Amino acid sequence: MTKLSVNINKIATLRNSRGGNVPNVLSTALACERFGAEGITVHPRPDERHIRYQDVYDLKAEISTEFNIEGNCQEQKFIDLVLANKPTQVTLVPDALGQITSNHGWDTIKHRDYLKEMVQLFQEQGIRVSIFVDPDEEMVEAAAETGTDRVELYTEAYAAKYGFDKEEAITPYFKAAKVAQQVGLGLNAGHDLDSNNLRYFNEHIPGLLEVSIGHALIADALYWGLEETIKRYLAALKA
Ligand SMILES: CC(=O)[C@@H](O)[C@H](O)COP(=O)(O)O
Ligand SMILES: NCC(=O)COP(=O)(O)O
Repeated sequence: MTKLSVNINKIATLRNSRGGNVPNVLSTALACERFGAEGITVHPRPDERHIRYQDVYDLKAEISTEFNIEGNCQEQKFIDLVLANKPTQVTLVPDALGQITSNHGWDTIKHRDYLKEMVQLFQEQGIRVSIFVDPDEEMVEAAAETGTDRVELYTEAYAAKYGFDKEEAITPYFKAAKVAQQVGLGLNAGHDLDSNNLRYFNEHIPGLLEVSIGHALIADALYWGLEETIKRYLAALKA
């Protein structure tokens, strides 16, 4: 069964736009859990434009589902934050400074030795590690050599193509998922998944363990409310 981890970055974006504490990031995370979310994801960035480092400590103290912290381990501040909070999972994402959002996965061939070191550092503290990768069979295969527990497939390309040709859109993801199974890696996915494209993705990707969804889910909640939105996303995953 695929788990739904709700990414609450966008709640923090809205809060930060006024400088106060509305909407409250922690209360929203707890509401997501009450409404059935099986995990909470945050992706703190060095400029703290949405999730702030303090949010991570506040969330860690209160949430009871799987906590997933995503970010760039090339930033020492990120490493320190993750080690101090010991989330269920850290997802390593190769973001450039000032990037609007994540736009590519790790090159696990070029950076294999570095990633191996990072994976070991987090695993030694009991933190599950996932590496963000493009849906590329070679990248998935090389990820296994780092010792990572999982990979997260970057689904932007799938989401962009889904409306035109869903079979073509899913093909590289299906192939990457098969390789993950062959090399014994757990499989996550995320980025631009939404209420239209999620069910098809889940039905066609073998071994999918977790999706992390933020932007579209929070936008849908404006119309449907958070409880109903989470219910619909869960239904797409459990069907
Ligand atoms: C790794 C990934 O795909 C997500 O974490 C996404 O990048 C969300 O980050 P932003 O909310 O900063 O766009
Ligand atoms: N790992 C992907 C994620 O956390 C959320 O991405 P998005 O749904 O905000 O595009």
